[in-house]
Order: sequence, then structure tokens, then C-alpha cells
Amino acid sequence: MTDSLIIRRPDDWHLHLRDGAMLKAVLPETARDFGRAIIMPNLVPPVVKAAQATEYRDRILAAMPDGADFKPLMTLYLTEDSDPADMHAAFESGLISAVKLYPAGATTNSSSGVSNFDKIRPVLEMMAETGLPMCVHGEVTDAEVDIFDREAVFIDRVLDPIRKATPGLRVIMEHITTKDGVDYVGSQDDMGATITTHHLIINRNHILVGGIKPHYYCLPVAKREEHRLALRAAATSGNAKYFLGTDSAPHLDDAKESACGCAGCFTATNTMPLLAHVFEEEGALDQLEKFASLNGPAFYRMAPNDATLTLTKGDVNTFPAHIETPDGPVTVFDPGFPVHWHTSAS
Ligand SMILES: NC(=O)N[C@@H](CC(=O)O)C(=O)O
Ligand SMILES: [Zn+2]
Ligand SMILES: [Zn+2]
Repeated sequence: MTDSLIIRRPDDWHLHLRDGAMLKAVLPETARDFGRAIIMPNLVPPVVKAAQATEYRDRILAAMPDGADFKPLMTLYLTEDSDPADMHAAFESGLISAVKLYPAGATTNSSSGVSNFDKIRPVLEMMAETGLPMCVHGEVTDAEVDIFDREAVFIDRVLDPIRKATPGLRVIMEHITTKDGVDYVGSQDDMGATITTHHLIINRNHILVGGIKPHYYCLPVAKREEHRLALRAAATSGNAKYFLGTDSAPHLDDAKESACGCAGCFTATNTMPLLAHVFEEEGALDQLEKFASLNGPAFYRMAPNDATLTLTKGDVNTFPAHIETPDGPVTVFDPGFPVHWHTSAS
């Protein structure tokens, strides 16, 4: 039985750090185990221009805990008014690593996202030419489409047409939640997908059976068990197209435990122990490094981290139930089972 494992220091290819007091509270949770993270730009107002990304990066660096070995990889939020030249320059200078596409209204703070995809043609063409990757929140927002079908419908109605019209565009389908997403990404060139920690652990029953569990509500919403199993198979396969993006998305407990609760699970604190548990369950601990530390950098055309992370199996890991912020607590994702894995920096 394997009870210890050393892997290259992981990266998180989809992370919400927020801003201000929340940023300060959550950043150490990620910087502990991760070397880099793709920082989502859905602030209020969103990070649309290069100058805003520079300022946001500097606020993150200023909030960094002492001695941290962590680099934020910045993104720009794509709007119908985005300037391709500004985005291109931000990529060339190394300021940004990706552009993020939110369909308007799809998720938290996405009201500035795209409704008319014709308007972003010049940006898409620039990205296809330069290799600047596009991270996509892959859900349609049409009121008549059932929330559990929104990812599959997005692939057919939006993603596939955009990709066919833009050869060479490099797309990461973010936080895939369905077998449809797994299969589509697996069959296409120039595509990768992030998979979250929580979607490997919960299905829709966990949200709804025995009382509504607001801390399991995120977008895209967790689907049926068959989809969770497809995600597990993809994540543990070693296939370079699939890599970790936690989508750790902190909201204050007051905002989650509400008559209209916010979407997002906060997994920064315990992701690596949870993943070790999941990969061990699947008999695939030897694939964890690919998923968490190697496949993502390869897609983003970066080298893996030189540092390492040690995972050790021992007593039950007593994660904090929540982390404190000056505005109130943020609940840490509870997998609902005991986890025996612990992390340490080498
Ligand atoms: N995943 C979520 O449920 N929420 C994210 C937004 C997102 O990634 O869709 C957030 O910013 O809170
Ligand atoms: Zn999203
Ligand atoms: Zn997200």
C-alpha cells in the first residue's frame, strides 16, 4: 500500500481569489500547496484591460504570505468591446496567460460577458494566430434550457461552431461536469479541459437529498452519477487533455446560506488531500502528478514546477470547517468522508 508520494508542485488552472479582505484570507490557502494558478477575472468590475490585470496582479503579490512559492497567472475577461491589440500586447509581454469567455449571465459576476459571439471575432482570430488560450465557462444561458443540460447544449450550439469558424483556436473547457464534456474534449485537437475537485466527489444527489446543501452548489451544477464517474475516469486516465482547475470560489457563508445562495465551492484548503483520496480510490495514485502538476503546464506551454509536494497517508486530516475573513467565515468544502492524506512541501 502506498502511503507516501512525492509529486512536482501542483498548479491550479482555474482559481477565484477575489479582492481586498477576501483575497488576503484565501490566498495563503492556495499558496500552501500550489506553485501557480490561473486567476479568474470575474471581479466587480471585471478585469477587462491589461492595465487592470497589472493592478490586480500587484494586489495579489502584495497580499502574498511571507515565503510563499506561488505565481499568479493573470487572465482578461472577454467582453464584446474587448480590444484585440490590448489583449495581444498583454500576452506578448507575459502579463496574461489566457483570456476568459463567460457567456453573459452564465455564472457569478458574468453580466459583462458575451451575448453576440460575432462581436468577438477579431479577438478570436487574434487568439488563434498567437496561441493565446481561451478559457470558457461552457454553459448556455437560455431560459428554456434545463440547468442540467446547459453544458451539453453549449458544446453543440456555441463551442463547436466557434471552434469550426476559428481553426487553431486553443480552448480550455473549464470545470467540465458531464460525460459530454469529457467526450467532446477528448475527440478534439487544440482543446483541454479543467476538472474540479468537488465534481470528482459529489453528484447532484449530494446537493439535494436530505435537505438542500448550499455549500455543494456551484456552476456548472453537479450532474448525475454517470457524469461524475466519467470525470473520474478522465482525471485518472493520465490523458494530457485533462488537468486540475479547482474552481475554488469563495463566498461568505451569509451569501451561500441564503434564500438565493451564491454558486461556488471553496476547495483551496483541502484539494490535494482530497485528490489523493480520489486517485487512491480509483487505483490511480500514479496518475495524480499528471493531472495536478504536468498536463496543465504542457497545455499552457510552460515547464512544470521544479519544487515538489509530498503527500503522506496517516491519521484523519482535520481540515478547518471554515476559514475566517474580516467579513465572516467561508466554509471549506466537506467531502462527507474522512480523508487520511496530508501535504507538506517536500
Ligand atoms: N463556479 C462557481 O459556481 N462560481 C464561480 C464562477 C464560475 O467559475 O463559474 C464564482 O466566481 O463564484
Ligand atoms: Zn465558471
Ligand atoms: Zn470559476
